[in-house]
Amino acid sequence: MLSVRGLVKRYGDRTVLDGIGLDVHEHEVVALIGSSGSGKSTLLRCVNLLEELDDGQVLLDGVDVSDPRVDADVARRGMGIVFQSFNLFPHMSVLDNITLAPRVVHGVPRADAELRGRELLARVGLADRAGSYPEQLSGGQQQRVAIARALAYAPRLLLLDEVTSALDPELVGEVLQLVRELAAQGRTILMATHEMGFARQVADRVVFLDDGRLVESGPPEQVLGEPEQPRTRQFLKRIIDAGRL
Ligand SMILES: Nc1ncnc2c1ncn2[C@@H]1O[C@H](COP(=O)(O)OP(=O)(O)OP(=O)(O)O)[C@@H](O)[C@H]1O
Repeated sequence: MLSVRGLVKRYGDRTVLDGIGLDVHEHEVVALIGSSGSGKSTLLRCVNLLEELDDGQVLLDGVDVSDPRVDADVARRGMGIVFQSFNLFPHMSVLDNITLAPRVVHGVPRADAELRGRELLARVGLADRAGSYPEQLSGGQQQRVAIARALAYAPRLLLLDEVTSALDPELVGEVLQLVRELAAQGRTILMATHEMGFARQVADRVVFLDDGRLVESGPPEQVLGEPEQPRTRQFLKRIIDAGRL
């Protein structure tokens, strides 16, 4: 479904992604792991066409959506993205947060957008919070709203960027449980995560990035259990030493 080919991204003279090639198949859950600064978020932002590529391509269902002639807004409708810091509009109700883009950007009538918005809120376990404002919700609830918002266009691909990093530890579980449910429903997910245990449980494939390069990719039991590459082993040693595997 998603095919990233030879992706290069630079900031100034710093190469942040250096020739990334990655395929994500329909119904697959792929976890991106790697040290802070290895390029995980940048890769998700490039896939979502939030960044200009310096080289390479992003293909969605065989269509080169990174081609400048393709309307990025249309291409983006096939993908939902959730950021680590929720990015909800503080002055809008939960329901308005979810329905804003469908209504304003895509002209969906308010009644239809709200019907769909309420369905999505029910799906993330927040049916009774449609009229609440973000500040009235816990971080975990806000992140579940952000996930509902990302599902608004029934995206074929869900991009999750460290969706639990900004949460208090006791709120991490509820968001991971929601991601687990989405994975069990057969959604196609590409997610950056620091939660190794979660990656091991939920991902079909784990991809290790180091300094902008894709070093190793394979089933979680291989990459996290018997890594082939020395750099993956070093990374995992640090994780194990920190007690986070
Ligand atoms: N807008 C930007 N301008 C300049 N440099 C950037 C920008 N965004 C990211 N970078 C740099 O690109 C590199 C990769 O960053 P990125 O956020 O993709 O890493 P990451 O693996 O997601 O890290 P983390 O796990 O801490 O979120 C870092 O060195 C970062 O400082």
